[in-house]
Amino acid sequence: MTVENQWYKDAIFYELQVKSFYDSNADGIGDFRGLIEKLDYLKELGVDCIWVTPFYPSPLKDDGYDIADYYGVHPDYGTLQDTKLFIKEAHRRGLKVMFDLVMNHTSDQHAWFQEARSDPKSPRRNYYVWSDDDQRYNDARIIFIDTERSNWTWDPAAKKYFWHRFFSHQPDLNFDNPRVRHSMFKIMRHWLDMGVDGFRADAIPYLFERDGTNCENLPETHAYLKEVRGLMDREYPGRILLAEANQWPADVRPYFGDGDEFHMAFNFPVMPRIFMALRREDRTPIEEIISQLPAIPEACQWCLFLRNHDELTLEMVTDEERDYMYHEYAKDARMKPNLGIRRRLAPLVDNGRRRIELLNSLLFSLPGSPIIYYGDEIGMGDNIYLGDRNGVRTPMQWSGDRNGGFSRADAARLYSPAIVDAVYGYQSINVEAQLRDPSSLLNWMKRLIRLRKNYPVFGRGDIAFLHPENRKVLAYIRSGEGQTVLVVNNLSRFSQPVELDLGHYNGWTPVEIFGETRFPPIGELPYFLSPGPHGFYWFRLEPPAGA
Ligand SMILES: OC[C@H]1O[C@H](O[C@H]2O[C@H](CO)[C@@H](O)[C@H](O)[C@H]2O)[C@H](O)[C@@H](O)[C@@H]1O
Ligand SMILES: [Ca+2]
Repeated sequence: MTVENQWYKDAIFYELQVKSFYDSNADGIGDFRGLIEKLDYLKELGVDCIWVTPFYPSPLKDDGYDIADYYGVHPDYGTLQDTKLFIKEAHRRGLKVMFDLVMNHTSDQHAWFQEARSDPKSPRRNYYVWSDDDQRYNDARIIFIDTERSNWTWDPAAKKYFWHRFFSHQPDLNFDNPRVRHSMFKIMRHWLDMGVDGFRADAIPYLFERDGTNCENLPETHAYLKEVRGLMDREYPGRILLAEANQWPADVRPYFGDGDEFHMAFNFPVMPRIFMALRREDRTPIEEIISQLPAIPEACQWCLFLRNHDELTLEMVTDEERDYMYHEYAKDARMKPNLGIRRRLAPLVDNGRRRIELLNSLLFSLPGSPIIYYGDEIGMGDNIYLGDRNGVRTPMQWSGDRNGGFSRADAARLYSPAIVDAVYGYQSINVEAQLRDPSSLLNWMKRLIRLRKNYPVFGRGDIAFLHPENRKVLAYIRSGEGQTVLVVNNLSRFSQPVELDLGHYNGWTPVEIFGETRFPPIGELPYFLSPGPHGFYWFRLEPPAGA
């Protein structure tokens, strides 16, 4: 991919669900027409690419990740025409769009599965993975441990067991079948022809199964994903693939291949360690995990996130680390689905404004492209009393009006109750109010986004950690693209003294980026700073004149 086409390296991503964003026709459910009405908001926020979670026809037993028809649009959300118009309107504003590509499984309501189970002679039978017993592949872990006891479920119509890595209503597709592999290519072309700029590829480690393995990250899976990438490069250059591979660093790395597999991959290992470091007030978890990340090909990029539509997953941590995270961040048992914590960003840090800003400083300055989960830019809350992961999928809070300005429907008709509690309710937390308040989180986020855009080094540069004695301070130099930026994060709730060894930059001047404030030049002695509680600095380092 040419350098001009590497737009994803500088982009700021924004994840949203159509149903949660804005309801244009007062039926209580967000829709594509509503999303179009809010594109100016996203443009103004400053994001570059919108990732839209599944909106396809579905029984919605896994919020659309259980697809019943890959080619359509769930009628609640609009029509294909609306979706096309959404892409067109996003593009008109210079915004890119990514859709979810759920390759691993379908809904059991998909016509393929219905045919497969009822007719052994149907060509669809071999679209799924069947067995006479439930003993094959028993080294494969169960992912949804709260609801599933086995990765096999008995189907009384087929009189066989079928294989599923997720819910038992989500049968896995059989990627050993060439027809399945080609069906996926056809589905991709359908949306790419409509103009979508890329796919967030769901649950990709699980495409193939092999005896005697854990059925994750298999060579066959990588070989197929390279074919997927080949199609993109040949037929749709400039469009991208983002991998959702919730794996340890050594197992995520192969999803970049030699630059011939995914353009991007979510950085699952870094995410929980950011929260761990914050709570421990110790930089070690972040430094350790980033140092363990293998180098990735030049054209590839990490996608950094703090929160998303799922639980804050704790699959990629040790048992001890998970216990710590539960103890610190999930005091109530209702916050703990499967191996994770179902909470939004603001409640995770007790609505602490400084901590939210610090987390965003890390999100926007560590290597990779950041993604914001809808509503986190205004500090929305969650509802731990809703089932599954629905507590972090409540209606976007636009104003203090009825239903938070999300819908004109009666409150009882909304797809989900809006947040109404005293701290996070839409009466206090909403876009309209925050736009009017110059010191709001939303306005601060906009400034952060704008600043980041002036510094391509954040998306493209190298990182070198400084190792000050005070471990409560995480400091690093980002360099590249002709820029050098020093980032200093105080993970502690108290002011901290820190001495930085900046000998290499003797004579350079740090300029604090938010205020364009010139600090004293760096000399031979360690550079002394005292960031306030959860405070951080981003300094542009300017070489001496004539250097
Ligand atoms: O389609 C099934 C699921 O696929 C994604 O799941 C990912 O999230 C899980 C946690 O909720 C995680 O444990 C797993 O490793 C991931 O593949 C999707 O994001 C989910 O919403 C969906 O249920
Ligand atoms: Ca609607």
